[in-house]
Amino acid sequence: MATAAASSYSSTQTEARQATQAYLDSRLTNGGATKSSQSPFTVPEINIGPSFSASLEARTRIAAQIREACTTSGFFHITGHGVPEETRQAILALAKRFFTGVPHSKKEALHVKHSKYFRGYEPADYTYVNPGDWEAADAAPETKEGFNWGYEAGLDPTGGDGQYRELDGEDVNGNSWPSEEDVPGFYETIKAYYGEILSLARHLFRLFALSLDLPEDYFDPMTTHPGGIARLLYYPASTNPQPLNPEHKDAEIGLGAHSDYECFTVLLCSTAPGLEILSPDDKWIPAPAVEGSFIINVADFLMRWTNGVYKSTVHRVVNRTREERYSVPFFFSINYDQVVETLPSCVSLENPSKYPPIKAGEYVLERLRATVKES
Ligand SMILES: O=C(O)CCC(=O)C(=O)O
Ligand SMILES: [Fe+2]
Repeated sequence: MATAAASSYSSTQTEARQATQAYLDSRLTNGGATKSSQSPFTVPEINIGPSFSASLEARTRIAAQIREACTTSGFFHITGHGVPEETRQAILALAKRFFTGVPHSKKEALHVKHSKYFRGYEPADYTYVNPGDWEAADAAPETKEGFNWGYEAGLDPTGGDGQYRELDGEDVNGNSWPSEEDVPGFYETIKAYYGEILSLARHLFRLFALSLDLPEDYFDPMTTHPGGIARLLYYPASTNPQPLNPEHKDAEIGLGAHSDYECFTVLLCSTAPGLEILSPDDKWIPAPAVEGSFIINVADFLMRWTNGVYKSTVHRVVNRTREERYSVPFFFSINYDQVVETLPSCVSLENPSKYPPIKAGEYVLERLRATVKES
């Protein structure tokens, strides 16, 4: 396979940490890596409904829209995705029930500090997605709370291929769940939602393959037991809502400025706005609301894999409302044991590969480790 290069693989963990922090810093200090882009900043809405048809021509047309979004803002909305509204509402309602209804002691028992894969409950002010933030004297604590879980075969509508390994290659199930007694219906609600989103992500990835001038099934063998961390997130209502600040620092920050780590993210949000995206000319742009949509954004691993052709764009969350905000991001990765080198359609004599081969799980694990102060 063109992307497998196990023999030439070398550990690039330090490189991953340094390169991503440098990228983030460059975007946040007015020397933005994508600053020269002339494209107007938009978060387009793409109706992917026709991509479920048998017409390759229809799928190729949607793929072209995806390419346009991925090479400019790195963000787009999808509608026509086929995920039932009741499944979407059920997971948001579960998030509300978990964060506001479950006693603190029960949540603490599931604390991510007990998990080497960062699974479980994350209280406010525990992780910082922008590692630079906790070193800054004027750092604002992150107000979000989270509950994190990852892929397991029982959540995969295909049943998986039995080959799933954790981020570090271990043959274990890294997830931990609240008991049925403490949060009735928790696992079933997660399973229904996760199954829908995993299938949607695999479908989208076929469109991504077309969008990159690759055969439509190019990624399929790499997503048979894929990494797929997901989170329930809770952003408390603001007690002192402030309008969007054109400067980068805000007194109250839900989730600090960051780019995501994996291939792409499928994001579901409750009604309160809050997601803000850094435009190429260094302005925070509130993500537009599109009813019934998911927001899709390119993440760093795919940016790297595409040699920088697809943009992983910096974003953050600030709840500027008196309404609680909930969201459910799903971070789609390929099989964690897969080593990749730059996609063949993204290298040329003029644009040679900028990146050495890398193993998916190790890259993601290193990025996760970098978010905890104590590490
Ligand atoms: O909550 C949101 O809207 C975005 C969450 C996010 O960016 C993340 O978890 O990486
Ligand atoms: Fe994110």
